[in-house]
Amino acid sequence: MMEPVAVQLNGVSKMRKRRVIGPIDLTIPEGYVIAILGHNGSGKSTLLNMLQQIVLPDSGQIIWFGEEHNGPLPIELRQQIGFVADNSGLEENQLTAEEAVRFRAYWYPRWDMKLFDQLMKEMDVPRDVKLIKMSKGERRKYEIAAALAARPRLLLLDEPSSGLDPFAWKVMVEQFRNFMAGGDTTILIATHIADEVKRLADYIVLMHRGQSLGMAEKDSVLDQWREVWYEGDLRPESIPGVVESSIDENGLVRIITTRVSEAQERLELSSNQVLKIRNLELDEVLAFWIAGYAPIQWK
Ligand SMILES: Nc1ncnc2c1ncn2[C@@H]1O[C@H](COP(=O)(O)OP(=O)(O)OP(=O)(O)O)[C@@H](O)[C@H]1O
Repeated sequence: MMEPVAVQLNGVSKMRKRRVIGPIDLTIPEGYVIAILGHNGSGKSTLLNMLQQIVLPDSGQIIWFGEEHNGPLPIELRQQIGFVADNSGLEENQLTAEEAVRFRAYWYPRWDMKLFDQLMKEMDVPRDVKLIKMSKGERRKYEIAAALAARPRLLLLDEPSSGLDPFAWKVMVEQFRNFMAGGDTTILIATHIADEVKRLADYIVLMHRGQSLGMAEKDSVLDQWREVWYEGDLRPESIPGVVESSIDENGLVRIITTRVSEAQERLELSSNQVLKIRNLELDEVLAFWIAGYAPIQWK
């Protein structure tokens, strides 16, 4: 079945001094949360910036909701794209939250003041302090509340958890979930902390050294990988889906497999005893993905 597409990238690339970003081919489905994961400098911010044409690609094609644009985006489209940058902009620094959102309410046709009020209250952000005087975390909460209140069709968040304490981030994740339940927004979250988006993301895009290693469904990614310990004489190489193995001094064998049910079957058939099975953490899976063991990809 064809799902509606929010953004499509075809061979998009950008030359940077130290590395080339791309060419990136990606199809972002509409109405989901997509985590863009990757180490520092892997190209996440550049990708988000190209999605708003703040950074113009050197080559390739980007299509937003079926429209192609080369160069700055038209106002009607910019009004549908929300962005929270890694560093807050300067324009609103001297304003209080109260004052700043009056401008935003004017600029965004779908502005939802009720939602803004509710988010600010729930996250306990002061409204009468100049934005420049806010703590890093308060400022970040304001930026995210204001981005959500614009009710964008596409929301781009660059390291949204930075500056937030773990509790605040947990509250924020709940807010994102509530928000997603009520609409058709597509959210792209760029982060290097896999754990933080684990509960939030529907899909994962992995960036590495400027390249996109593809996009996969989070649940299926986590589902494929298991660490298994067994006792017996079966050689790890003969077990389905094994990507890593070791044997300790007592003869206990540890394998990591992407095909756990077949592996288990094989072990049982040859009377080897499985002692323990563990799911891999997301960042462990990402390390294997980077090493070339790509999961089954979306599309
Ligand atoms: N404005 C710029 N001019 C020149 N090079 C840049 C610019 N912005 C980024 N780069 C380079 O492009 C590469 C990708 O950077 P980018 O900021 O997109 O990565 P990132 O994944 O967002 O990293 P981080 O997690 O550190 O924010 C890096 O090598 C960086 O040095």
